[in-house]
Amino acid sequence: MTTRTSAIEVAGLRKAYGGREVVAGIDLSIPAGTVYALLGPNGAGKTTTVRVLSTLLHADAGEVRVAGYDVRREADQVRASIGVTGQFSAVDELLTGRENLRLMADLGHLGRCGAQSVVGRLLERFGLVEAADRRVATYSGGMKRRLDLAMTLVPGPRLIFLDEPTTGLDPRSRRDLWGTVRELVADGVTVFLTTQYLEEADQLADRMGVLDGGRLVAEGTAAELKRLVPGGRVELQAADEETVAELARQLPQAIPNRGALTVTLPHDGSLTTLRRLLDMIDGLGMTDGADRTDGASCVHGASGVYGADGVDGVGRTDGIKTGAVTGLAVHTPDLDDVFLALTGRSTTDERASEEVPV
Ligand SMILES: Nc1ncnc2c1ncn2[C@@H]1O[C@H](COP(=O)(O)OP(=O)(O)OP(=O)(O)O)[C@@H](O)[C@H]1O
Repeated sequence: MTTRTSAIEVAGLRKAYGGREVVAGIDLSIPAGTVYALLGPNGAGKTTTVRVLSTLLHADAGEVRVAGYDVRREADQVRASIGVTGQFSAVDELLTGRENLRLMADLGHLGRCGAQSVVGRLLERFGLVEAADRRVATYSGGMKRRLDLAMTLVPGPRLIFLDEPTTGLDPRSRRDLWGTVRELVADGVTVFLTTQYLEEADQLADRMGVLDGGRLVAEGTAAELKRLVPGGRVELQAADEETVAELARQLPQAIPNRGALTVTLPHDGSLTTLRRLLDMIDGLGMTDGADRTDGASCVHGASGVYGADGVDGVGRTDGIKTGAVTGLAVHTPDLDDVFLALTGRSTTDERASEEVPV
């Protein structure tokens, strides 16, 4: 087992403006090579945190180490190790894409050959080869954002800060950028991302923190955060009313719906509980030795169905016959539910959904 080095270590970070604390004691520990998303409503303190971590702003208190260096005492080393893409693009619209990249390479003293090869590689990677010699003023929003990110990558940073990287982009451009971020991560780059888009965090982040009023009110993987809020459930689809009645009798806490031929059970989102439920259903059929479709795949989301072939072969004890349970859907709270529960606010973004493999 390899030990992962830490890319970002923050302890007790505080920052106030005019006596009002906007970052009120944050602790973070982010392993290298991972994606961390800082979520939060407007004014939560996300940008302030990024500015401190990227040496652009001094904290009032706290210890912050980035790429192994102290942001205050070793700011130059931190700057040499990171890339920052802010909410507002750093590209020069009067220059071409190639010229913008070349400028970054010159600032980084890459030398003529080095610059040429880096610029060429980045233009290719970001799908900007054809547009390379056009003025950036003619680029679409998505192209500008890709160029901005490409410019950040010219010096080859191992850690990048993306402050709301897809704000204002259309869904397709957003997905394209997510693809690019995933490629960077596959190359071992650490990504610290702030976003108001829950789906973005869900798609990209290994772990995320929810910031509200300058405090981290929750931290974990998307699945862990979703487990924090109640509302998860499993819905069994039955073949007929008798099965509904029998399932409701056999399974604790089951709520039958005879009209829809379903039985709903509370579910905490964990695989262990789901497995226990499946075993219970399986157990109902043990007396006549009916076979169960083992390894049935679980596909779910807001309305996904578990076991497209049916959780077949659920046999019978008292009235449950083979094949009487025809499907199983797992509903977990989405990140929007989590966000609402934790911050008292919803987001305007599309709702996120998660697939839980069994
Ligand atoms: N230079 C400043 N002077 C005074 N107040 C500031 C300054 N910069 C930020 N603030 C305030 O600090 C709070 C946190 O701002 P910050 O930009 O960090 O939030 P955010 O979570 O990034 O929000 P957004 O999503 O809107 O960018 C806000 O209330 C903001 O008005």
